[in-house]
This record gives sequence, structure tokens and C-alpha cells, in this order.
Amino acid sequence: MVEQLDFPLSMADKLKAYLPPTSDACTHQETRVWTTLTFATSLDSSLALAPGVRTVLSGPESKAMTHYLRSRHDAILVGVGTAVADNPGLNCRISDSQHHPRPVVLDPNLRWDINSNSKVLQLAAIGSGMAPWVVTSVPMDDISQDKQDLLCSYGGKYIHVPLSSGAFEWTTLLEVLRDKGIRSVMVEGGGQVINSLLAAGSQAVVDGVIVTIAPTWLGGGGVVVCPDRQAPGLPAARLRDVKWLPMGDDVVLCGRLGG
Ligand SMILES: NC(=O)C1=CN([C@@H]2O[C@H](COP(=O)(O)OP(=O)(O)OC[C@H]3O[C@@H](n4cnc5c(N)ncnc54)[C@H](OP(=O)(O)O)[C@@H]3O)[C@@H](O)[C@H]2O)C=CC1
Ligand SMILES: Nc1nc(O)c(N)c(N[C@@H]2O[C@H](COP(=O)(O)O)[C@@H](O)[C@H]2O)n1
Repeated sequence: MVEQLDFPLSMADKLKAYLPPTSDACTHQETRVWTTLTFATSLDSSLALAPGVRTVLSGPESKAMTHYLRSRHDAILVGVGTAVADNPGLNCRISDSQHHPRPVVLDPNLRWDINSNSKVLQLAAIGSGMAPWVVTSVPMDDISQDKQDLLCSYGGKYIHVPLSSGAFEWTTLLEVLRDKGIRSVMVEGGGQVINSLLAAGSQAVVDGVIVTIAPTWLGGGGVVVCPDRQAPGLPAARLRDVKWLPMGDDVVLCGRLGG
């Protein structure tokens, strides 16, 4: 049975200012990729009970909101830690949407054993999602032809991007995605991806931030969102144009960062 979620239009309207514009006339979309940072967190800033542990934080209403966001972005980006831990679907399960975002997985060292049992490929095979683009620092010649063929047969691909100081640079990543036709991306996690995006040199690329806060303390040992400070004594980041939206038992925090 395929899950079907509904998100009320009245709520969607309240998120509008934090989402990519729908109009083709928008010049922003011609020049750079609209980037939304979105995730669900506990009261103690944890995304999951422990690395590798899939943890449900969103209630039904905010879960539907996340899928509405998936309906509004061209791509959805996660790190390899999330791909390995969660075996996620990364599709859109809003009942009246035909759109699925393109999953983009940051996997510099090709740690993800993507195969025909991976949920994302199973969904792509039945037309209920898109096959992923795996961004890696491994040169294409060093990726086995079998692996490339498998991904390609579902409509996905490997994309080589060189590392800069041991990591992908966000501006480079977004340029690569834009050159491949992506105009908007929602960055979903996990902890390392989010902390890297919120680093002082990267956060300017973030347009909207939409965070679900669940009324739960996960306790010590979780996967934590806790970016480095801008400089000693200075906060890491602060949102502006803030709005708080109660959604079921959760609250959804919206704001702007760079942009
Ligand atoms: N509550 C929520 O909304 C969400 C929860 N999660 C949870 O988060 C957990 C996973 O988080 P985490 O373990 O931090 O893993 P991540 O998903 O953040 O993946 C981390 C890995 O991605 C690669 N990576 C990340 N950023 C960069 C970069 N800028 N450049 C190059 N490579 C990069 C690195 O791979 P390498 O090590 O090979 O260099 C890194 O180790 C899971 O338990 C998942 O369930 C995930 C998403 C949302
Ligand atoms: N919004 C949100 N709330 C939670 O409680 C979560 N655990 C997550 N996790 C993210 O969603 C992905 C799972 O997606 P599928 O349902 O498999 O499509 C997971 O990998 C995290 O990125 N998100």
C-alpha cells in the first residue's frame, strides 16, 4: 500500500516566503540554485538517536509538510551517512502531486552500496521516485562499469566533483547541479551535511530554512546539528524573518539565512 499524504493549502501558503518561487519569470532561478535547508530535530538538537539509527521525529502533520517541500523542489540532497543508515525513499508522497525530486547523495568515497534492493531504486523502477545522482570525488574511470551501468539503468548517474580541503564546496556543488538543470534543492541531512552547510563559508548559499522541532529530548549520543562558531565568541548563525508554525504536536520554524 503506497502512503498518501495531504498538506492543507492554508498551511502551504504560510511557507511560501521560504520556498523557491514558482514563477518562470524569477531571475534568481536563472542564476543560482534556490537552496532550502530542512530537517527534523529534537529539543536537544538531535536528528537521530545515534549515527546509523533511523529515528522518527516528525508527527503526521509535519511529515506531510516535508513531503510538500519535496513536491516544491527539483532535488533533495542527503549525505552518504543518511543513505546508509536509512535506506531512504526520498520521493514525494503528497497525494495530488505528480512530482518527485531528484535524490542527490554526497558520497565522496563511494561508501554507499547502492543495489537493486535499495529503496530509492525500487521506487524509481515503479515510477514512484527518481533514481539518485551520486556525487563523488572518485574519478569516473575508477568507478566500475557495472556500478555505473546499474545506476544508469534506473535513470541515475555518478557525478565527479573534486574535493576542496577534504570536502565538496557548496558553491561548486550547486553550480554543478544548476548546470544539470536543477533550479531548487532541499538539503535534508544528516548531521555532517547540515553542519557543513551551516559553516561560516557556506551558509550564504542557504535561502530558506524550515526546521521541524519535535517535543522530544533524544538524550546524549545522538546525531547533532551543531555547526562551528563563526569565530570564538560569535554565534554560528542566526535566522532572520522568522516564523513559527504549530503543526500537530510539533512546531515548524521558518527563517532566512543567506540568499
Ligand atoms: N531528522 C532528520 O530530519 C534527519 C535525520 N537524519 C539522520 O542523520 C543520520 C546521518 O547523519 P550523519 O551520520 O551525520 O551522515 P550524513 O548523512 O551527514 O553523511 C555524512 C557523510 O557525507 C559525506 N559528506 C557530508 N558533507 C560533505 C561535504 N561537504 N563534502 C563531502 N562529503 C560530505 C561524508 O562522507 P565520507 O565520510 O565518505 O567523507 C560524510 O561522512 C542518520 O541517522 C539519519 O537518520 C538524516 C537526515 C534528516
Ligand atoms: N522530516 C523528517 N522527519 C523525521 O522524523 C525524519 N526521520 C526525517 N528523516 C529524513 O527523511 C528521510 C526518509 O525519507 P523516506 O521516508 O524514506 O522517503 C531520511 O533519510 C532523512 O533524510 N525527516
